[in-house]
Amino acid sequence: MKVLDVVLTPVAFADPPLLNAMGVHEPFALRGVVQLICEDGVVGLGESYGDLAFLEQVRKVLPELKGHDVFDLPGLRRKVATTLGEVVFADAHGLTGGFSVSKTVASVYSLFEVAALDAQGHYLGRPVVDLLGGKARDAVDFSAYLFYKFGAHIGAEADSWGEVTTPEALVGEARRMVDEYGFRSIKLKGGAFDPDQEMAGIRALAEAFPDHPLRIDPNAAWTVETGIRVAEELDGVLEYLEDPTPGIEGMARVAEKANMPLATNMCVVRFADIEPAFRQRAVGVILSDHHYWGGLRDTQALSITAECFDVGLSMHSNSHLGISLAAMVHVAAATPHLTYACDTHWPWKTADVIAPGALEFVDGAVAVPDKPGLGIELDPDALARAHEDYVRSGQTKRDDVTYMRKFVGNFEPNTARW
Ligand SMILES: O=C([O-])[C@@H](O)[C@@H](O)[C@H](O)[C@@H](O)C(=O)[O-]
Ligand SMILES: [Mg+2]
Repeated sequence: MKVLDVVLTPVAFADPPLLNAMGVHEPFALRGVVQLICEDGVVGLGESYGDLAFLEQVRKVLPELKGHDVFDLPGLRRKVATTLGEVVFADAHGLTGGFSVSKTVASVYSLFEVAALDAQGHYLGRPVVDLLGGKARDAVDFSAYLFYKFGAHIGAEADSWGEVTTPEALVGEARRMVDEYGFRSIKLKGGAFDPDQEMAGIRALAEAFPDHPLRIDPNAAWTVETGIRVAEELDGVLEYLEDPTPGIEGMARVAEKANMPLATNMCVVRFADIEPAFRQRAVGVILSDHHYWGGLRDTQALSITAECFDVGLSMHSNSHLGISLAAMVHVAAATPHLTYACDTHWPWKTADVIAPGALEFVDGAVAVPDKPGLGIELDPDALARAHEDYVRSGQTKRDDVTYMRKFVGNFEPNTARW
């Protein structure tokens, strides 16, 4: 089944002022939506980053795809690699680790791979999960993804979540998310405040939600010594400790003293990182992310590799829409070793580009759609509105640092600050 045309639409959707080690989320999160228009009226959908520098790489590949058979995935990857050459895409926040040629190819390929798998599924009348080997589970568990946050964007009214900087407010945020979605585990995005303040937040969550496994992720905002101290003080409280400190060597030093597993989506972000990280026993859990690990099938390859070394698998999330959630659900369902509840930013957004109803949270889990392909439908009006928002936003990249400086003039990113 040949590709006749490819449509790439940059979109934006409202995002609250969520805090992290790099600063604060801007009023809009950006994404790129791709439609592979194929023979027989089949359309395959993909979604990934919306930063202009990423979209420029994606655009280079578009003309190469016309006439490509959507069942030829190795050929698709070759086309992406050949077209991009030695280009390295680097985002402005670095929250998903370092940049490389291989990660750039993997990221651009992933966008098209998901769309091709969606198209394959439509053609065959089978859900993507079946193309990935079939369901290892019927529904995929997600965790409540808590953030400290400001009450309002600059010049805007307070959002419905309000300001969250204290343990009490954090518990309130968690309560709302757990009540609305039924999440059965909780992750706190840290790295925004002093670690003692964030540990107080975790302790308050542990008291309020004694049956929910807890994780904290400061995105490498701590030194090795602080990582070790937090691991000791939160021993018995955390399910895993995510990216306490930068780099494989630093993580290995924390891991040596920590009783809980260390998890990462920053120091192991491509296959070449696996050997040094595993050799140094730096991580016990990898957060997969098909957007930069080379798509859904490479996520499964990552899973098997991790399983061989007794390393667990979880899933990372940035701000995303329904096409990405569908892809995450299909691949997680088809990956037996992915046993940790996945991350998702889903509760933080209020709009989407897909028709509602296909992806529902019940008890914190999303049932795998059983319709063909990803099992979702693009809403053309919603896509047009999201594109208008993209144009209106004036944003061309995610830049949490610069936006934070509008709140705190002399702000510097918190990498290994504490
Ligand atoms: O959206 C955020 O602020 C997160 O910090 C995100 O960018 C990270 O990549 C991610 O959630 C993580 O787990 O590191
Ligand atoms: Mg993380």
